[in-house]
Amino acid sequence: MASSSSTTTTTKSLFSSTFSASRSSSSTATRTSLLSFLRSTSATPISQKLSHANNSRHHYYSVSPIKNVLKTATESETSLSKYPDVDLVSSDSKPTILVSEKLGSAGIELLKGFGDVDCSYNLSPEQLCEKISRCDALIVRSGTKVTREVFEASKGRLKVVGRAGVGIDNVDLQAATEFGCLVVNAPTANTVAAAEHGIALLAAMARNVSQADASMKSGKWERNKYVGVSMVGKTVAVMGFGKVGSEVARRAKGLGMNVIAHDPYAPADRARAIGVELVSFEQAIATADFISLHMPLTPTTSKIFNDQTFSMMKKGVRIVNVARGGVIDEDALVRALDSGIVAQAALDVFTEEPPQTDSKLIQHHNVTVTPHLGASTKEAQEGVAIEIAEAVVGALKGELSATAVNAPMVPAEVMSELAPYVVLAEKLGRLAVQLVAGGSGIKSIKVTYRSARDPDDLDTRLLRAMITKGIIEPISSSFVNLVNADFTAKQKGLRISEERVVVDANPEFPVDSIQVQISNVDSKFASAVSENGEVSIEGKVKFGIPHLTCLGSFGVDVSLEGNLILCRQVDQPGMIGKVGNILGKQNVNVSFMSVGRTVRRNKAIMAIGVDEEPNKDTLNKIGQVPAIEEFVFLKL
Ligand SMILES: NC(=O)c1ccc[n+]([C@@H]2O[C@H](COP(=O)([O-])OP(=O)(O)OC[C@H]3O[C@@H](n4cnc5c(N)ncnc54)[C@H](O)[C@@H]3O)[C@@H](O)[C@H]2O)c1
Ligand SMILES: O=C(O)[C@H](O)COP(=O)(O)O
Repeated sequence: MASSSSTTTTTKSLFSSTFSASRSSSSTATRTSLLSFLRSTSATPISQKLSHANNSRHHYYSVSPIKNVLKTATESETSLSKYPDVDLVSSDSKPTILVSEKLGSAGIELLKGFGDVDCSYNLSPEQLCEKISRCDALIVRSGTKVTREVFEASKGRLKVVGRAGVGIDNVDLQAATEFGCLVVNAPTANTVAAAEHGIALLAAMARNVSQADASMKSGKWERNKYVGVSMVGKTVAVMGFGKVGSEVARRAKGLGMNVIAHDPYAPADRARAIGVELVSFEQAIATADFISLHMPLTPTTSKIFNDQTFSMMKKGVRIVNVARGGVIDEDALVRALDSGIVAQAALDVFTEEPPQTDSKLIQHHNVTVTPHLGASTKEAQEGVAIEIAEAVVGALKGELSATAVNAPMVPAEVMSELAPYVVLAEKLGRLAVQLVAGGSGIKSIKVTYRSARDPDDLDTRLLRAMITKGIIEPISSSFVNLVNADFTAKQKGLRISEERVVVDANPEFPVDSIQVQISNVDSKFASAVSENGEVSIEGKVKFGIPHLTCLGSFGVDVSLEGNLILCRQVDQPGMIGKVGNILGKQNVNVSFMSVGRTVRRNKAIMAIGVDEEPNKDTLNKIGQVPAIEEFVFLKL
C-alpha cells in the first residue's frame, strides 16, 4: 500500500539548518547543471519588469563544462540582447569582488587568487551603489548597510554578499532573496573573541575599570569612589544561549558565578552539559544580578529591553551588551540607569553606529562603552576573513554554501545522492511547461515524489526549486535559482504543492520517480493530458540519466537529452522509418526513438530525440504524415 504526505509550498521558507558543499556530485553532467542552477541568478525581483541584463553572461569560470552549461541558458542569452547599455563582463574576465570594510590579509590573498579584488573602505551609500553594478561579490562587516537600493543598483550582477562576521542585520535579506543574490556569513570565527569581550566588559564594569582609569588620567586618586562589586556567587542571566552565549556561560562559571540562561530555541541538553539552567525570560531578568545579551537583532528582539522589562529587573542589576544595540531601547536604559534600577551598563553595540557623541547613554557615568570591538582580535579577524573568503569563492564557483543565510543548506551526502534527480526535476519542469498551450495561465502545479523511503527522509527543496526553474525560465525573462525559486513562484502566482508517496521500489535510491502535473490548462499535445484532465508527465533516473517515463496516460521511455519530438499516431508498422527519413533528409541527427502505447494497434506515442533543432519545413512534413494525429517539438 502506498502512503503519502503532502505539503503546499508557495510560501514555505527555503532555509534551514546545516550544510556542506556539493563537490561530490556523481557525474559531470550533473555537476555542471547544479552549478548553472546556483549561478543563474535573478537580474530583477520578479515584482518589477526586467529592465536590465542578468549575470548569466559572466563566463569567467575556467572549467569548460560550466561554460557549456551557461551556453544552454538560451533564454538568458536572448534577453540579454535587449539591454545593450549594461556593462557585461567578457567571457575571459575574472569576477570582481568589492571589499567595503577592512578584512584580514589572509582572506584578501585568498580572494585575489580567484578574482579582481577592490578594497574600497568608507564608501558613502551613493558610492557603494555606483560601484556595485561592476561587482560580482561584496564583502562587508557590520559597518556597511546593504540595502535594497544596493541590489537594485547592482542590476543583477551581484551574486553573493559575504558578511565577515555573524550578524546579518545590516543586509536586506528580503531584497537579496528577491534578486537571487546569495548571502553568506562567517558564523564561527569570532565567537570566542565576542565571548571574551563580554567577560572583559562584565569584569571592567563590576570593578569600574574604565571610570577609574579616566579619573586617574585626569590626575585624581579616588580609591573610595570606585569600590566595585564581586562576581563570585552572583547570578548572571545569559540572554541568547547560542555560540557566544554558551562561551560566555562557560567563562562565567569559571569565575564562580551562578549561570542561568534564556533562549526559546536552545536545546536543554546543551545547557545541561555546561551546567546552566534554562529559564523563562521573566525569570531570567527578575533574578539576575548581571544580564549578558547574546541574541540576534530580529523583529522579536528589537527593543526587548524597554521600560516595562527594565521595571521587572532586580534593582541594581548590571547589563552587558555585546550582541546588537537595537535589542535595547536606549532611552529607556538611560531612564533605568537614572532611577537606579540598572546600576551599570557595559555596551559594545549601539542602535546607531557610531552613536551621537553627545548621547546621554554614552556619556552616562555608570556606562562603560567600546566601539563595537567584540570581534576585533587579530585571531578572530584572520579567522572571519578566511571563513568568508572561502564562502564567497565557493558561491562564485556555484557551490552550495555551508553558511548560506538565504538558501537551503543541504548536507553534502544528501546533495550527492540527489544530484541526478535535480537534473531530472529541471527537465521535467521545462517539458511540462512546453506542453501547455499558449494563453493558458498556469496557476497550480502538483509534484509527486515516489520513493521507497520514508517521506520525512526526502528533502525536496532542491528538487522543487529546480522544477520551478524549469517551469518559469522557458516562459519568462526571469532567472530562477536556489535563492529566489520559492519567491519567484509566489510572485508569479504559481501554487506548487508537493506530495511524497511511498512505493515498493529500490530503497537504495532516494527517489523512484517524479511526476509533474499542471491543472486547469489546455495542452498543445492532447496526449499529455491525463484521465483527470491535467498535463501530466513523469520521469525517473536510469543509470544516472534522466528519463521521461510517462506522458498523460502513455508509458514511454525516453532519455531526456538533446531535443524531443513527440508524435501521437495510429499504432501501425513503418512509422519510425517515415519520420526518420524526413529528419535524415534535413541532416537532423536522431539520438533515439521510443514508442509507447496504451492498447496494441490503437494509439501510440513516438518520442524521437534529436541533436539539432529541425526547421519549420521539416516539422511540417512530420505533421503531414497521414497516421500522425498530433506532434510537438520540445526543447530540453
Ligand atoms: N559585538 C560583536 O562584535 C559581536 C561579535 C559576534 C557576535 N555578535 C552578536 O552576538 C549575537 C550572538 O551571536 P552568536 O554567534 O552567538 O549567534 P547564535 O545564532 O549562535 O546565537 C544566537 C542565539 O540567540 C537565540 N535567540 C533568538 N531569539 C531569541 C530571543 N528572543 N530570546 C533569547 N534568545 C534568542 C537563538 O536561539 C540563538 O541560540 C548576534 O547578535 C551577533 O551579531 C556581536
Ligand atoms: O556580528 C558580528 O559578527 C559582530 O558584530 C562583528 O561585527 P564586525 O565584523 O563589524 O566587527
